[in-house]
Amino acid sequence: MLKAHSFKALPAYAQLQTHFETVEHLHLRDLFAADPARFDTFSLRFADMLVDFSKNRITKETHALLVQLAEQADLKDAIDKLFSGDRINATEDRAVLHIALRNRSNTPILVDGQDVMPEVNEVLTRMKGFTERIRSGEWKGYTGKAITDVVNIGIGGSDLGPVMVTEALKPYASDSLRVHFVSNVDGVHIYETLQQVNPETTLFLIASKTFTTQETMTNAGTARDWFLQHGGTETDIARHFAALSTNRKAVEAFGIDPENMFGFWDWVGGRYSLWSAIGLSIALYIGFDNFEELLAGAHEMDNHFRDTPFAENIPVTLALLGIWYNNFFGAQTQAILPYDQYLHRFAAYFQQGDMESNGKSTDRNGNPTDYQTGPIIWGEPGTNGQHAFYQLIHQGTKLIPCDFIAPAISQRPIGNHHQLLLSNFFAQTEALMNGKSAEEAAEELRKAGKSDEEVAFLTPFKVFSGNRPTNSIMVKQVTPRALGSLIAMYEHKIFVQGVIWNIFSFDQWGVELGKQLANRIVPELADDEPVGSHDNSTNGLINFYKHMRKN
Ligand SMILES: O=P(O)(O)OC[C@H]1O[C@H](O)[C@H](O)[C@@H](O)[C@@H]1O
Repeated sequence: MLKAHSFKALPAYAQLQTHFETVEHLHLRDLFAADPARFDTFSLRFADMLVDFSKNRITKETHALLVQLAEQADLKDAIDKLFSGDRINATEDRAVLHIALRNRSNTPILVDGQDVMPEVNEVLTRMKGFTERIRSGEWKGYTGKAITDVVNIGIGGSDLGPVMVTEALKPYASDSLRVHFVSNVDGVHIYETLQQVNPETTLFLIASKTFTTQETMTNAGTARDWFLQHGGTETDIARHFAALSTNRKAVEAFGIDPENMFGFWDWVGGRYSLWSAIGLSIALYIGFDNFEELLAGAHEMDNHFRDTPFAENIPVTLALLGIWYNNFFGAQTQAILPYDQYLHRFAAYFQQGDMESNGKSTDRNGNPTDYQTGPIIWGEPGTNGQHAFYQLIHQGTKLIPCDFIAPAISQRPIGNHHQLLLSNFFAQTEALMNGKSAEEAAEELRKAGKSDEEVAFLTPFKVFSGNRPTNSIMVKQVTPRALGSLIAMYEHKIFVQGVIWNIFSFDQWGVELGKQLANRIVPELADDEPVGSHDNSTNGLINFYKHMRKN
């Protein structure tokens, strides 16, 4: 169990509040001018990764106070508990052990006195064998042909991770195996996917921790019906359906051969499950060796996180900076901006990772928080984002801390594309930091031949206040190993913030109410009778729908 505390009663919180008043008006431009070694002071290295956090509105004192905040929140104890299988997910009475799934050192990790590693290794071994049989073509479909398409049916944590990672690591994929992902209960999603595949050569992975999720079970049923209508028989299902789940009974009830079930455990949170059997689509797509590299990269980051003093600890540093903007500057959001097209689902992945973990307003004592917790996470890959929403980041009224992420080496070196891409990556954080003063703007206009009148009119619109904070995170290349480290880095950042905010990061009660109400509405939609059991608006909407579909 994590110790509870009162976030705002931590002594460093009050000190940071006072300190904030001295920092709030400092401009990054001046901070850089005053300290030629600012980059060295505020950047961290890990393997082939560089995290430059010097373009943040902090001084050495800010950093020191933030580290104290972490210490006073007993972060050390929380990290020990995370890594030792303590039941830190108290409201679900579960341990939180995604770190065990990638524990390549294979040191024992105990839950209730029982080492979980043998089970973890056993599932990995089965995944490896299965992956190799599918990829080599040894595994045959019901007409004797090799598998060419894998359709992962899952949603939330049983979809977003595999989608993001298979997209990110496309250059490592086998040419002979395609992956598809069906998540939405909107029939359009499964329809469009089934259009692209052949039942003789398709493997469906039904990915659901609980094996009860409405969307996934509905899509899985539709896939099975389609398979049976297109030549497959009940006995052929064993060659074409596998389950990734913790719920053996429900898997069997669905009719999937237990031989084709890859299990995991209640101590794997859905949004932390890509390292488990839920990652089978990843392993099939990029090969098991590459999947192991992904695990190894995450394990390296786990070790860094567990063993590095807070001041040099990358996830801790990112978490503290986030708290600085969230709780002192009043920033509402955090942008994640990868300058790598293959990482185009990275921000979407961490929307669940972060917002489902820390979007909470009840603290660990059961009291409402009187401070802000998890930020809104959003982002698109550069340079597309630049042509969409960067206007607001540069000149809008909102403070938006941004993480810029880029590889030094492109997976697809073509002409000078990567240099152009990276020139934007470097220029954006420089522009956000420096801005452009009225004098500079006016000078530029004059040089462009504008009249005095035009200069006077246009200058205010051409001013950039700057002082907009960014982190720049560079890796050598987005290899499976580097990606594993990057994902684990953000996972631990989220954990640290949850610990300090005194909330429970590993439950998700907030997704239940909508599900409950939808289940109540489903039978009401079966006939055309008007409903009157809801509030006026909901009745009106349902009745409009019934009217429209009938006429
Ligand atoms: O894997 P499943 O049990 O099907 O759950 C899928 C998703 O369901 C809910 O939306 C939960 O809030 C998510 O955390 C979970 O990832």
